[in-house]
Amino acid sequence: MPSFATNVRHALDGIKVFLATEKNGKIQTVIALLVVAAGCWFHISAAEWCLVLFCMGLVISMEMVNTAIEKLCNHVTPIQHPSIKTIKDISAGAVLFAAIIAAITGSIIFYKYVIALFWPS
Ligand SMILES: Nc1ncnc2c1ncn2[C@@H]1O[C@H](COP(=O)(O)OP(=O)(O)OP(=O)(O)O)[C@@H](O)[C@H]1O
Repeated sequence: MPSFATNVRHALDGIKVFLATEKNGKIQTVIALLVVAAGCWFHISAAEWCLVLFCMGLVISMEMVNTAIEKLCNHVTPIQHPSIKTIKDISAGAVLFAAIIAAITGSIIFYKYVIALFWPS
């Protein structure tokens, strides 16, 4: 049975491959870093950090699972098939759903900081 350290190494390999090879992974990582920079700049509260970090983790994790499902589908069959279409579409839909929730959450959190920056009372 592989040790815990071995399992962690394999998981880190997965993260490395995802970040090195997936365009969407790179884009989402850049967005996540910009959001972290904005959070530091605006000194958002601890509760707001929790929500921001949760949403970032949710979107990137969903993208990683979506990538894994796409690769599995492509490995199983290169042929066009309605079932593969349904699987890939639902998987992509999960990423979109998480991204919309993250965008709404981010807007609610950062709205008041941006307003205060441009129109200080
Ligand atoms: N083998 C297939 N059979 C039927 N439909 C497919 C198949 N492969 C892809 N599709 C359709 O094409 C869409 C795009 O699939 P694709 O594998 O290119 O993923 P993608 O969304 O372009 O992601 P990425 O750009 O990360 O590869 C799927 O959501 C699905 O609707």
